[in-house]
Amino acid sequence: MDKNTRDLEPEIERDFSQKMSYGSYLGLEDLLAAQHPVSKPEHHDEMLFIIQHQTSELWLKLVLHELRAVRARLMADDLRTAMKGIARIKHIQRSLTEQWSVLATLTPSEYAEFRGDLGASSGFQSYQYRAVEFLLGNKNAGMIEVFAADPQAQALLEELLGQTSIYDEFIRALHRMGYTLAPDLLERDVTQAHVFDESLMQVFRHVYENPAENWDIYEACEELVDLEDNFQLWRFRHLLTVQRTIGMKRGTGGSSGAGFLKRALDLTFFPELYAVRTEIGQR
Ligand code: HEM
Ligand SMILES: N[C@@H](CC(=O)c1ccccc1NC=O)C(=O)O
Repeated sequence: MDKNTRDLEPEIERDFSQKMSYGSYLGLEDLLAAQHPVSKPEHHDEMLFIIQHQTSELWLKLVLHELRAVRARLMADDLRTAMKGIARIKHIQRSLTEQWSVLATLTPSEYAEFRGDLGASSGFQSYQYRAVEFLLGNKNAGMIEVFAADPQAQALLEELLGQTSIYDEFIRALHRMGYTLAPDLLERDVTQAHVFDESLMQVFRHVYENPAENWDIYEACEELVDLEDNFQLWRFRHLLTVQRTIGMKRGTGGSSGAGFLKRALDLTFFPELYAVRTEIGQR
């Protein structure tokens, strides 16, 4: 190799006038033209702010795609392939949580220079984030109100509100496998958030006290705990980023800010899987 320069092999494709290229396959023309800073004069750090959110939304799109597949596989009693989907989601979550460190390079002084330009817009209006919460079982019809001006987002959330979550489907699969569960749980109103159920906790107690005989369920339970754990880590890193960037200021979306986000840490998707830890080995 001369001059630290790599020769292009003659067979390398060069003419894409009639062929699909990298950029056309990936829709890069649209993707890379979708950053529209609103600050005037344009603030250098607004690009970071926009791209951090856009990449998060892209990953959330994939999480939703995978969660829908996980739900379908649970409905078909295919626990093993459902867990494959959850394994992928866990990696995406780690990547999303890691990504907070990039935004943490935005100082409070820098953010204050363009925060006013964001108006009333806020992550609170992320319909994909809300869709993920719904698919995991934390339903809240009130959250849909902010999408009144976005019929497509509203329709998606209304649809998910009326459908079972992945946790509902896991519970129904357990029932089909012969585990005893309260009828109230199996026929619950799926438009409401899942709340703690004693019969489910007793099933998990049996599983956790006899892992060898219930191995697939035991493994699936631990995968779900990982998923919730990762979700809470994302929420916590968001809270920490908010505290270091805007302190105790109110949010642009109208909430009290850090206090409101702190209360999200008390929400739980799979309460029985945490409660069972207190019970194991206790008589
Ligand atoms: C400097 C960076 C950020 C600040 C200061 C911030 C601040 C806030 C605040 C104060 C809220 C509460 C709602 C409100 O009144 O506005 C909120 C909600 C939210 N933000 Fe952010 N945020 C930041 C970055 C992000 C990023 C990068 C995402 C990724 C998509 C995000 C997603 C969300 C979501 C999903 C909510 C709703 C949370 C819930 O309902 O519990 N935020 N944010
Ligand atoms: N709620 C933030 C603003 C904010 O972070 C934001 C603004 C527009 C689009 C997404 C955002 N991200 C998370 O809330 C604030 O109060 O500063």
